Amino acid sequence: MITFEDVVKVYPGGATAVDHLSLELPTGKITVLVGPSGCGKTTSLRMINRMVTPTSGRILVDGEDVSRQDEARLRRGIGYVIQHAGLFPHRTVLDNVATVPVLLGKTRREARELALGLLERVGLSADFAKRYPAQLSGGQQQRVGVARALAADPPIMLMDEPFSAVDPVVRAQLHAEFLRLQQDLGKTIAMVTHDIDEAIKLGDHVAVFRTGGRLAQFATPRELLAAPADEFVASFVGRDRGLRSLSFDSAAELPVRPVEGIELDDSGRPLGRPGVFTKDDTLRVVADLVISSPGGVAVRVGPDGAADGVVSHHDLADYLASRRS
Ligand SMILES: Nc1ncnc2c1ncn2[C@@H]1O[C@H](COP(=O)(O)OP(=O)(O)OP(=O)(O)O)[C@@H](O)[C@H]1O
Repeated sequence: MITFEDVVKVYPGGATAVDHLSLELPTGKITVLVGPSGCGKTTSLRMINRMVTPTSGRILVDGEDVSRQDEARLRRGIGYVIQHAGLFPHRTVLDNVATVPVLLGKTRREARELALGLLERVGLSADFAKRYPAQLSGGQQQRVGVARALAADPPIMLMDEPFSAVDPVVRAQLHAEFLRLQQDLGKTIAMVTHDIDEAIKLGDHVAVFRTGGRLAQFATPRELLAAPADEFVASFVGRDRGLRSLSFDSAAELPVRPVEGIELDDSGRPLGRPGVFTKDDTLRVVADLVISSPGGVAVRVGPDGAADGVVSHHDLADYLASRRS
């Protein structure tokens, strides 16, 4: 766990960058720090690994004050990933990842084997290992940056806008891969972004900052959408939060009607292309289907693809209303 205890940072000659921040980032979870430009997100992140020193207050990692720890030892346990990956331009991809393990005492051979394995985990085949960073796309460079940060197997990862330098399609891919990786690794992650959608998608918890370095709300994405603490958070979170909050609700309990009026093939699969969903989908998927399908209905299918129920937009509205009461 990473704990901020009443932390203040005032830069020399500057305004207050972080104002009395108290926050707990749970072990093994992703906590996203989000807010408008200049609200102190990066400063907060960098105080964790002592790249920035607080003016007052304390930061603890697993109960130990970071300011009392040996700086080199502290940083070995904390991976750091930044926007544009920050790779060494004159080293190959493989050596970018293998450098830290060598510094930690592994032989070159061990380090290279480890690096190859990590590159594979972030979705880069061995073909990329011999290239130089400039010969990679932005998204590939970000992957190398993540592999490099993981090379020392640190329990904590600090990530500063790690996915912002790539286009939306690549970003969505990186998000999915990142969440899959984190499911396996269970690192304690602090991530900075200015993108609330990214925060809601990736965060187990989200800390919303307001200008002046003050914490506006610390909550799960679901709570943030359902109950923003004030006007600032509500407007920062955005307008369609009711619809977006449905993406945290499973469609498993949604009642369905018997299948009628839908053309099926011999195996009971819907013919044509009606909107179909499964019990594993979210209510947001169902809402989108009933809104966009011409007949205003969505068809639920089982694991074999056979239709086992239909839902109209009235059914969905009734279900949402019944949950509220
Ligand atoms: N080294 C520094 N010296 C003086 N002021 C600084 C320094 N670094 C940051 N600041 C100021 O501290 C405040 C917080 O900056 P910080 O980079 O932490 O914000 P941020 O939320 O990460 O912003 P962004 O999203 O734009 O990166 C800003 O007003 C910034 O100008």
